Formats: sequence, C-alpha cells, structure tokens
Amino acid sequence: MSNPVLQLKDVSIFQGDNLVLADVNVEVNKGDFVYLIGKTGSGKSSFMKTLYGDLALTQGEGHIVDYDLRKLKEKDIPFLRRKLGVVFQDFKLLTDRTINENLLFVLKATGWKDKAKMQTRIDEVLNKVAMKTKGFKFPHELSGGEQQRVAIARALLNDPELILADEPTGNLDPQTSIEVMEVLQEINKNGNTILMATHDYALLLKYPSKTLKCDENQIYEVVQRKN
Ligand SMILES: Nc1ncnc2c1ncn2[C@@H]1O[C@H](COP(=O)(O)OP(=O)(O)OP(=O)(O)O)[C@@H](O)[C@H]1O
Repeated sequence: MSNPVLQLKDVSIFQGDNLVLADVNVEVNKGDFVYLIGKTGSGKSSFMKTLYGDLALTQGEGHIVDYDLRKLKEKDIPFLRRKLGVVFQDFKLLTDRTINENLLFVLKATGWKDKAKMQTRIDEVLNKVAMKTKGFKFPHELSGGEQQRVAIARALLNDPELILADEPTGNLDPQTSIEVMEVLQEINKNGNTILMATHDYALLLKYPSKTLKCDENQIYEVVQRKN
C-alpha cells in the first residue's frame, strides 16, 4: 500500500520569471530511497528548495509530510523543517561550537527542554552515524566525511518523516562518499525515507534505487537496466 510523504501534481517551478521545471508529477512513499539526478543547472536545487519551503510553489499541487505547499505561510516553514531533515553539500555546521553543542542548538531551537533527554537523543543520533566518541570535537577537527555524518545525525534529531539530501557527497572524495552513502543506506533500512539529489553516477550504480531525472525542464523516472 502506498503511503506518500511527498506528492507533486502538475507542478511548475520558477526562479523569478524563469520556468525551471514543468509538469512535475512525483510521488515519494514512506520508506523509499529516491535519487534525483540531472546536469548542473537542470533544476535539482530548485526542486529541493521548493520542498523545504525556500522557494514558493505557485503552480500545481504539492503535499509534503502533511503540509500543503501551495498554502505554506512564512510562519509554517520552521514547523515544516522540523518534519524534514535537510542535508546540504557544504554540511552547514556551526563552526564556533562543538558537535555536541551544534546538536544541542538544534534541539533547543526546536523546543526541547529536558537536558538529560537532549543528551540521550544526541548520543543516539551520533551513534547511528558512528560518531558517538567525537561529540567534544569542533567541526574543523573532523574530516569532510565525518562532518557530513554529523550533518546527517543533526537531520535525524527530530525523527524526520523525510530526509532531503542535496548533493550530500558533492564535496567528498569517492571513498568518503561511499562511507556517507553507507550511513544513508543504513538509516533508510531502519525506516527513514530519503530523497537525495546527486550527480555522482558511481553511487547510483553501486546502490541502485528509484531514480528521477531532471532534464530539459522535465522530471521523469529513469528505469535502471539490470545486467
Ligand atoms: N536565485 C536564482 N535566481 C534566478 N535564477 C536562478 C536562481 N537559482 C537558480 N537559478 C536558475 O535556475 C536554473 C536551475 O538551477 P538549480 O540551481 O536548481 O540547478 P541544479 O540542477 O541544482 O544545478 P547545480 O547542480 O549546479 O546546483 C538554472 O538555470 C539557474 O541559473
């Protein structure tokens, strides 16, 4: 039985007056791992931004984790983002504080109060990405792959219904990309739904999954050949 966490129907996405994507019909179901591929400038980031409320949806219908994207108000965006875990290419960790403090900052900002519960949750998510012993470190003391694993842990803090990862391996070498990918695969196996934009075709081959492609203002599903 399908259980959509994301549904877009006849959506068009614009940057200013420019049409970036047209006739977008996409569904992502609970538990899915979906890739979004496409050349630079084909609209992957615009698509992701529409999903986390950074770009307003003005045409078509869009529902994501119980939110109607057409009716999304500025004040709804922080609440939408609590139900999403967003992971970026450049990690976006706060450089002036430790990993623990980075995660604590997010928990406090999203309404957590109980200190012991916050520390338990931080330990849980760091454990999921094999970074439990590194909480005392500052971001600059970690490798790129480790920083991205922490960013994934941060995305998991509020048990998101959907994780949006925009080029999460874009700044990493091939071996480190695989390590980060293993983490994403593992959390997907444990029930998290993931939509990942990438142009790393090696990862697609190594970890085949449902793939959407942005090309010539359209998004369509690519059928992967099995050899
Ligand atoms: N803030 C903006 N204002 C106007 N046009 C923009 C803006 N951001 C992106 N665009 C344009 O929208 C189109 C899609 O860009 P987008 O960043 O979504 O592509 P992308 O597939 O994510 O590329 P990349 O892999 O380089 O991030 C491009 O033609 C780009 O020039």
